[in-house]
Amino acid sequence: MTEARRPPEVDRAAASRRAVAARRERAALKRDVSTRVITPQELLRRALADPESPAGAMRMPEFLTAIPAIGEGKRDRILTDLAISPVKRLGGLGARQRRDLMEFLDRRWPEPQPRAGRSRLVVLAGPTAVGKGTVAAYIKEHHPEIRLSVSATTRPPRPGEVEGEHYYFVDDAEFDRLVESGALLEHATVHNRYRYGTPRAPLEKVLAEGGTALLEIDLQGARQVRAADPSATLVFLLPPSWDELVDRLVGRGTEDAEERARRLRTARSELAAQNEFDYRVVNDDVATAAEEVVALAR
Ligand SMILES: Nc1nc2c(ncn2[C@@H]2O[C@H](COP(=O)(O)OP(=O)(O)O)[C@@H](O)[C@H]2O)c(=O)[nH]1
Ligand SMILES: Nc1ncnc2c1ncn2[C@@H]1O[C@H](COP(=O)(O)OP(=O)(O)O)[C@@H](O)[C@H]1O
Repeated sequence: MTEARRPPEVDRAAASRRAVAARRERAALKRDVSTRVITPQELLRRALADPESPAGAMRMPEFLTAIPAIGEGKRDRILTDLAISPVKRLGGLGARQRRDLMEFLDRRWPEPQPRAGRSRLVVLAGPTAVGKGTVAAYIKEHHPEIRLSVSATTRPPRPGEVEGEHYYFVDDAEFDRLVESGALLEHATVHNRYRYGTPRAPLEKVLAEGGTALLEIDLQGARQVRAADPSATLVFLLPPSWDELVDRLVGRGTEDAEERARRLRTARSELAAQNEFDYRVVNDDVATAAEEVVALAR
């Protein structure tokens, strides 16, 4: 059947399927903003770049209430202050409205700015299952000159893990001794279970020789490194979207449903800490993300 002769109910069914898909895409985008996987400014930039995209089709009230800390009352005040009608779509904003909205967002939720003069001590952190281990493994394989720190942990080795290569596997008493003797630059209990820590001596050696050291550690550890060495380079790895983060966690298949739910709650609070970092890198494609981290490490 040709396009012209298709009965109207077929067109209507197709249109309704498209409307459902568009609503779903807008809901996913709102989730990305509310979980801080993307900044409101990023969503606005996407809408302005392509007014026909799901971001461009989003109405102002939907957009504003997706931003953490904006409820319905604040939303209406903001619309009045910016003199933007609630029926406006992001893609249809006029030049003045775009500028005023962007300035408002920058004032209220400044995006993190790279900090100059960073050292060669590089920390890679980010929410669970974003791909920290995968990106770190890629860097280790393709850029062996960047030395990946080997942590001590009380977690038992998994099949195939090699002592001294993946971790130093120690018991609780030995971990206590490492902490008490000051042998660890930082240490933390991760996911409420096992303890992990970064041995200080190998790091100091790499840095003293002018090398670059990469630490793949959790957020608590990243904060301790920042406190110990304010010039450390802190890189936050972001997923391309919240839904993709959930898919990666499920796809990895290493946690049961209850543990996954717990980790996703932690992930939300970790994403809220991304402004403490010097740089943010989106892990869409592993090689691209890894090369970005390497470029920052240099
Ligand atoms: N603070 C801190 N966290 C670490 C250290 N080593 C690894 N981690 C974190 O511990 C978590 C668990 O790592 P791992 O046991 O390899 O399990 P998986 O990431 O769930 O496969 C990850 O989030 C790592 O970033 C460390 O030395 N210090
Ligand atoms: N860029 C990517 N694209 C698709 N899948 C990825 C990507 N990076 C990592 N993954 C997958 O996501 C899952 C979580 O990655 P992992 O490195 O274990 O995360 P983390 O160390 O941050 O907990 C793994 O199954 C991994 O293969």
